[in-house]
Amino acid sequence: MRNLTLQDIQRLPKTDLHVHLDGSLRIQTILELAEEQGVKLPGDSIDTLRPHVEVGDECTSLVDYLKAFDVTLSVMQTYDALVRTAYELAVDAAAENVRYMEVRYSPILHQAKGMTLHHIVQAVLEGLAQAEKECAIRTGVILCGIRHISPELSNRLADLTVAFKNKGVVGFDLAGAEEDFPAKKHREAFSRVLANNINCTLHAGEAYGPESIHQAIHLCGAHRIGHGVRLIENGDLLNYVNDHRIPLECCPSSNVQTRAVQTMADHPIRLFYDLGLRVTVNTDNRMVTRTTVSEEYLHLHQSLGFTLDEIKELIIMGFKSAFLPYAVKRAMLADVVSELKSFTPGSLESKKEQL
Ligand SMILES: O=c1[nH]cnc2c1ncn2[C@@H]1O[C@H](CO)[C@@H](O)[C@H]1O
Ligand SMILES: [Zn+2]
Repeated sequence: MRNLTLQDIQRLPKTDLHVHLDGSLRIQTILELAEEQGVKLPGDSIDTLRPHVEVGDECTSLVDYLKAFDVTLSVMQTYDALVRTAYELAVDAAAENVRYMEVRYSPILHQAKGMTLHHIVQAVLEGLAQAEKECAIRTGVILCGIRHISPELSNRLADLTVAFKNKGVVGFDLAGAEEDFPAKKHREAFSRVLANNINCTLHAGEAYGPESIHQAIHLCGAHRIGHGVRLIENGDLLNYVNDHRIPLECCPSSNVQTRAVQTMADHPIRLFYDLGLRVTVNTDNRMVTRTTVSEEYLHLHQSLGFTLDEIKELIIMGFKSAFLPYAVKRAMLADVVSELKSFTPGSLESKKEQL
């Protein structure tokens, strides 16, 4: 079979279950928001700002990667900025046929100008709802506790997640610097969320070893794992994750940048897939990593030999792993499966010519 092109992959229906709002802005929007708000940026044009908000190849670690968020967060402290950035993220994702997206962020990081946590959640829901009206995309929100801030703030974010249950917030996460900040310190937050029958996922096994994944699953009750690349170091835990069908939210390019893996060709997603694990393909941060869901699939095709049929299977695993009510998910999955069955690669133009 001939090689897939980016355009082929863009035409496929897809999910993005792991995408941070504050890492997925348009650079031009950051410039405009800074101008409106009188915020000083480290660059005043797309070219001069780019090195401060895209990590590129020089990134050395997760902690280094996270520096870009200081810039993005400086312009994300108003209601309107959150509406706009959430709206634009969903519009951009819909443009590459992402049909279902779960957007994550930590409301606690948007309080510098005094917005209340409730307003911060409402603003993002408003922006996403606007995009849903205009585009063929459905969205949900995941709120993040931050490992390197405090467990007490995670508890407040857990309570906020509970307050917005069935109102657009579909899950709770733990993000931030992983090494030296164990998930077990945030157990209380997860027990509050779980006690309210809400889904949770944790970043784990990205910048720390399998113990981190073990804590996420067994102490915090993770229903999915963000990244999980270092699961490869513990076969016993890997079998458990496989047996319990715990989805991994893989973000291949981000993992190369944070040095969780050396190169794309070394990414364990190939092994995980071959062993039957439920793996999903995600962007992590569309701007900071400078990627799209389609480009992530293209990397898997080109560097790890994923065929079209395998990509279709990854796509189905993405929809299966959504934090959606089962009946809704089943209906969405039925539509996607029939669309995938009739999909053939090749541009629409060349198909018209063949007729
Ligand atoms: O790959 C990642 N690993 C861990 N934390 C991350 C990653 N990407 C972003 N954030 C963190 O999550 C916060 C809320 O969206 C961001 O502000 C950033 O600190
Ligand atoms: Zn992430």
